[in-house]
Formats: sequence, C-alpha cells, structure tokens
Amino acid sequence: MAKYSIGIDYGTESARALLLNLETGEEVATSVMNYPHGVMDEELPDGTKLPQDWALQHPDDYIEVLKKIVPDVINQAGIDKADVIGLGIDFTACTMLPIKKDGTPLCDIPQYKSNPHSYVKLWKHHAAQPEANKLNEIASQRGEDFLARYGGKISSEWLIPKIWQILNEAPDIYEEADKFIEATDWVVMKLTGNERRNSCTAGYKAIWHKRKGYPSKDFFRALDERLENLVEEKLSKDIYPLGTKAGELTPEMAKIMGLNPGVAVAVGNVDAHVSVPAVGVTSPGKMVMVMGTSICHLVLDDKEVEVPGMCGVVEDGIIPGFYGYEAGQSAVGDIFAWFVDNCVPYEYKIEAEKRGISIHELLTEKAAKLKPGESGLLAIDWWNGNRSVLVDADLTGVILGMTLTTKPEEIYRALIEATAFGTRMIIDTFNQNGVSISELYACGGLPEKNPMLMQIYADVTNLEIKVSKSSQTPALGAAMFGAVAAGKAKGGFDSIFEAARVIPKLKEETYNPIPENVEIYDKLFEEYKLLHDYFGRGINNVMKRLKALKEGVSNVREA
Ligand SMILES: Nc1ncnc2c1ncn2[C@@H]1O[C@H](COP(=O)(O)OP(=O)(O)O)[C@@H](O)[C@H]1O
Ligand SMILES: O=C(CO)[C@@H](O)[C@@H](O)COP(=O)(O)O
Repeated sequence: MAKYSIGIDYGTESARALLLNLETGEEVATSVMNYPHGVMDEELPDGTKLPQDWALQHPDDYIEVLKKIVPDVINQAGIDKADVIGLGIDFTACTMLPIKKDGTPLCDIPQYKSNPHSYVKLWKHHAAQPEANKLNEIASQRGEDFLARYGGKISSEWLIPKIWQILNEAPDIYEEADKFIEATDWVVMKLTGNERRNSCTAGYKAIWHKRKGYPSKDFFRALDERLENLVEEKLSKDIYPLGTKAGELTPEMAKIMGLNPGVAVAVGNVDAHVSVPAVGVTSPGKMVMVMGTSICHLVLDDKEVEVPGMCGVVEDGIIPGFYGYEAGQSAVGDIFAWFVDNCVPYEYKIEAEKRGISIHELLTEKAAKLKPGESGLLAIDWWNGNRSVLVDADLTGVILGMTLTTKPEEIYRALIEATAFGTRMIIDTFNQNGVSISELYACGGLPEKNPMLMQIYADVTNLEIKVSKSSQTPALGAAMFGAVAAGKAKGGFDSIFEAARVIPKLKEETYNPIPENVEIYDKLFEEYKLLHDYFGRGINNVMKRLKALKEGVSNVREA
C-alpha cells in the first residue's frame, strides 16, 4: 500500500498543501487557501492604522488554512488518511511573532489586539531599518566576525532588528513576550506540542552559528542593555537540523486537519531553502532561484567564504554537509503587480477582459514583440529596497529613458529586465568571490506564468535555466522533509539526499541564452551597474533624502 507525505507551503498571501505519493513520486493533490486577514500593511483588523513599511500577518490564519487545505487534499485523492506518514512545512522568513510560554500569540490576548507589535511581523516588514542600521554600525565598530557571514550587513527583515524595534516602540510587548519565535517553528509547535527551532531560520535569520552559537551577551548589551539576556530569556539555544523529526501530530491538531494523530512532523523550514532538494540539487555550482513575489537565490558549496551582500552562509542550512548560501531580491513579481495595479490604461484592461486573459498576459504578449534595447528604457528593481548585494531597504525604484511615446508594455518589459539584472548582479558577485555558479534552476510561480520572463533571465545571465516540473516546489520539498522525518522503515526516506534522488522532476524544455540578445543585454547591464552604484553605493543618496522628506511630510500631515 502506497504511503504519503504532506507538504505545507506558507507563502506571503496564501498557504498550499501538497499530497505526495512516496512510492511513485506523484503529486497527487494540491489545495490553496488565501489567509483570511491577508497581509496587513495598512491597518489591523480593528482598524488601527499602520505606519509605512509595515507588513503584518495574523497567526490564527496559519491554523485556519490547515482546516481546509489538508482535508481537501485527502478528499481529492480519496486515500485512507492512515497512509499519511509524514508532514513538513515551509514558511516565508524571517516571519516572527511574540508568544507566551504556552504558545499563545500576544495578538490573541484581548488587551494587546490593538497593538501592532503583538502581531506576526512578515518577512517584508521593513520598518526595523533604523534598528538594522544601528545594529550594523555597532557590530562593525566592535569588529563582530558574524557580519562577514551575512555579506557585511544584517537586514532589517531579520529577527534581531525586528525584536529590537518591538523593544523600542512597544516595551510592554517585549516584556510580556515569553518568547520570540519564527512562524515556521510556531506552527510546528502547534502541530506537535514541541518547541523545536530549526537550524535554517536560526542560521539565516537569527545570527546563529552551528559552532559559535548566537552573538555574545556583550554585543547584545552594546545594542541595548535590555537586550543583554535576549537569547537566554526569549530565544532558544536548542536548535535542530533540517530533516529532524520535531514530533508527532497531536490528537487535537490531527482532528482539525482530518488526519490521524502520530504522523511524523519535520522541523520547520524556509520556502526558499526547502526548494533546493525539491529541484534535485544536492551539490555545488547550481543556483536555485525561487521566483515569485520575490526571488531567493540559493547555492551550495563545500567551503565558507565571504560574498559581499549575500543574505547569509549557513553550515547545513539547506542540505547537511554543505555550506548553504542565500541571496535575494525583495521584490520581483510584486513590482509587476504594482505596475498592473497602478499604471495600465483603461483600454488595456478592456482588451484583457474581452480576450479573457490577465493584464500580465496581455502586457507580456505585447512586450514579447520588442527586441532587447528597443524601448530605450532601463529600470532599477528596488521597489521594495535592495536585499542583495547592497542590503538596504531604503533604496527605491527607477525607470530611466521615458519619452512621450513610451508604451506600458515597454515599461513592463523594462521592469522584468531590471529584475533579471538584479539577479545577474548577484550571480556575478558570487562568481567573483569564490562561489562558482555554472547552472541555474528555477521554480516558483513566475516560471509557470511567464516564459518571456524566463527567456530574458537566460539572456541576461547567459546561462541555461532548468525549470522544476512541480508547480508547488516548496510544498514538494516540505513533503520530502516530512518523509525524511518519518524514516524509511515507515515508508519514507532515510535522508534528504535519498529523497532528492527519487522525487524531483524537471521540465524537459529548458531556457537557453540567445547570443544576439546576450550581446545587447551585456551592454544594458553595464549601464545598470553604473546606475546601481550611483544610487546604491552613496554617490548620490537622493533616494534616502526623498524618503526622509516623504516621512517628514506624512508626519506633519498626521499631526
Ligand atoms: N503572467 C505573469 N507574469 C509575470 N508576473 C506575474 C504574472 N502573473 C502573476 N505574476 C506575479 O507573480 C507573483 C506571484 O508569484 P507566486 O510565485 O505565485 O507567489 P508567491 O511568491 O507569493 O509564492 C505576483 O507578484 C504577481 O504579480
Ligand atoms: O526571505 C525569504 C527566504 O529567506 C522568503 O521567505 C521571502 O523572500 C518570501 O518569499 P515569497 O513570498 O515566497 O516570494
């Protein structure tokens, strides 16, 4: 009798479950549900307004989705729930929340429900940039060696700046929180009753090192006296490697998910990292791009080196036995969504509606008729700041070269090209610093949705791109880790290497660079690099001055 594993991928807007047949490797069923509260970036459920750069989620949504998507995959497949042996989850990260000892999120306590700091801070919550700047300044003055492992800078998206923001702006929430925890670990805690923090988020997002642990108490005290005992008091030194079994599904959670208690649950994982074995990558030289709202770039190597602006290098952070490197772009699909939502003329909307296609598809169809360089446009992809290689959330977007004849599809294409240049910047930086990349693998929503975009990425990077056959690669990876947690004796796998040999499949068709396009994109990339350094490396800080002006004006307006 075939055995099954379930992977649950907690994305930015929605969560999806995937049921994996461990005998055939077939993805038997999937089910998606949007979070009831969505991303809260303007107000809380009770109408409390949020300042700019905030992005919150409601933790109750993470449990709510399980009630629908898990029973849904079981019903669709018509299998016996007793044959589900493993379950794994992956999450966006650093997506963190303050909780009580028993796991209760502070936002679920009535007296805190109007305090924004009691909710989940989503990965793209960028309002802790002042704390991140200060942390980087202090760490660099003190010569903290951990900075090198994070490309020279800690991002405002990560755990310590987010916690410090809570302490600065809501000391009562800081005090009241018994723990700060990654959402991925919190859900695992809910599923199993065990707090089992995973090495991936600890390593990439919480400045934890397998041998050195967290930064010293001295460092935390240098940030703020009140943070001196943060690790002992509100984090945990108990960190579990990926692939470990966190525990078994509790009867209470099994009931609401329509499963049997006792299913093996893997320690939590991150959406990007979990995708690496899910495209079959378990060795160096191959960069995996998880392409959707944002892009995460991941690569394995057998040595630890410093790559400027990388998000991090973590031993065993992706696959045991390797150093896992991560870099990323904070907005990719989000930029195209912004354009579609804000900048498309009425006639385009009508045409798309009449033809029953999305505006993305219409713009892509028109943009595909253009040759590289034909629009005369060049854009910089910093609509949500720059995560690599500049690590600066205060940078903003640019579109250069517009005239009275510029068309929407030309801008749409320039925005796609800008994101491809951002990726090339990351690849070049890895190559120049001793982590060589000779192959690209892609997964996520964008390769499914936009072949033109994929061709542009192949042309800009001058590398062939192989694409995952799964349309839910992170969920597939999570299911693979669930099967590893269950173990071979139960019908799963003994290691993620074994799972990665058997399960992942790639599409036959790959994207190959077209030499004449490569030539033009090489020239455009030179221009992109000039603008990148001009705006991004302090030659002209106009973006920051504009942002400061904007903040000043909006503060005056509010007062
Ligand atoms: N045809 C398209 N071409 C390019 N981008 C698209 C297209 N359709 C949707 N998108 C973008 O894809 C992104 C969603 O990607 P997806 O991988 O599904 O989500 P997530 O990153 O949250 O998992 C959105 O930001 C949206 O703007
Ligand atoms: O930052 C990470 C991983 O390190 C991601 O979770 C984050 O970019 C969210 O990605 P998506 O919303 O899935 O595009």
